Amino acid sequence: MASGEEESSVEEKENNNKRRTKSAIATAWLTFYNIAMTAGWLVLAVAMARFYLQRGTHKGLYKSISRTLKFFQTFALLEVGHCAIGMIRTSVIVTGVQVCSRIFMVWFVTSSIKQVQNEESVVLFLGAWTLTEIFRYSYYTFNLLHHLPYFIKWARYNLFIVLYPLGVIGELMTIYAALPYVRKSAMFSMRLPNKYNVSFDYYIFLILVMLSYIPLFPQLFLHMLRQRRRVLHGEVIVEKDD
Ligand SMILES: CCCCCCCCCCCCC/C=C/C(=O)SCCNC(=O)CCNC(=O)[C@H](O)C(C)(C)COP(=O)(O)OP(=O)(O)OC[C@H]1O[C@@H](n2cnc3c(N)ncnc32)[C@H](O)[C@@H]1OP(=O)(O)O
Repeated sequence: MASGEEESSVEEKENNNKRRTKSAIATAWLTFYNIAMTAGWLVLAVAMARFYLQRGTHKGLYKSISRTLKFFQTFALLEVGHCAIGMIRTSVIVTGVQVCSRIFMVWFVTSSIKQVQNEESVVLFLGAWTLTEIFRYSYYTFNLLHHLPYFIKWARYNLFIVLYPLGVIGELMTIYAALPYVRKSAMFSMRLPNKYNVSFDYYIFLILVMLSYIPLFPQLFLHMLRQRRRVLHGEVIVEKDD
């Protein structure tokens, strides 16, 4: 074989080895990440169930689990990075909107406005999130380990049909319940005149966030329906690049 061909085949072998190493590292990281996230959301589920069984009320439940919830929901920001670097083949925008909406709810609504923490709507979205994430992350884990129980796949791509709307209702009701407190306290807001010559009204911002669910939520839900058809019915879905 000519030396030029030898060199190109050696280079090709080296590139293949690099790709295999990168893929092995990505698989190892994602397996660890998904196991950790499955465990985290299971811990949250058990903590919420125990709280309710011991106290017989949801009052104080959010406060009892907020630190764990903040940690694991904020850790999910990594998933935007997974998509952005190509480790995960899915929409960066859809993942970004999903994760940002959750982190916004946790940090800038429920944890920042103590008066809404005991609303039933908080239990509604927490329950929807927790059930969803337990099946989602365990689906990814078993998928990576190539031992995927059908029940996990079924749950991953069917429960969202009910849990997504329930979670959104819970989130919107919680934001709505927060509005009077935000208006009265003018929290996170800046009124003119000020040295920055900028005004910001968090009350109006929250109303805009609620309105943004109208165009954004259907996009996420339709994305999941496309994923469902692809995974459960083998449909070939061509996702537009973003
Ligand atoms: C500044 C203020 C901002 C406010 C913004 C407001 C916006 C409001 C609008 C939005 C409102 C949303 C509110 C949310 C409510 C809830 O969540 S309620 C609970 C129910 N929720 C759900 O069911 C959604 C849960 N979330 C998800 O499913 C994801 O986050 C998703 C991005 C929405 C969809 O996931 P996606 O990855 O796109 O689809 P999949 O089919 O699961 O995966 C595609 C492929 O990618 C692989 N993959 C993905 N992640 C991983 C991973 N961690 N590890 C390994 N592999 C992964 C997956 O295996 C698939 O691979 P292939 O099968 O080979 O294609």
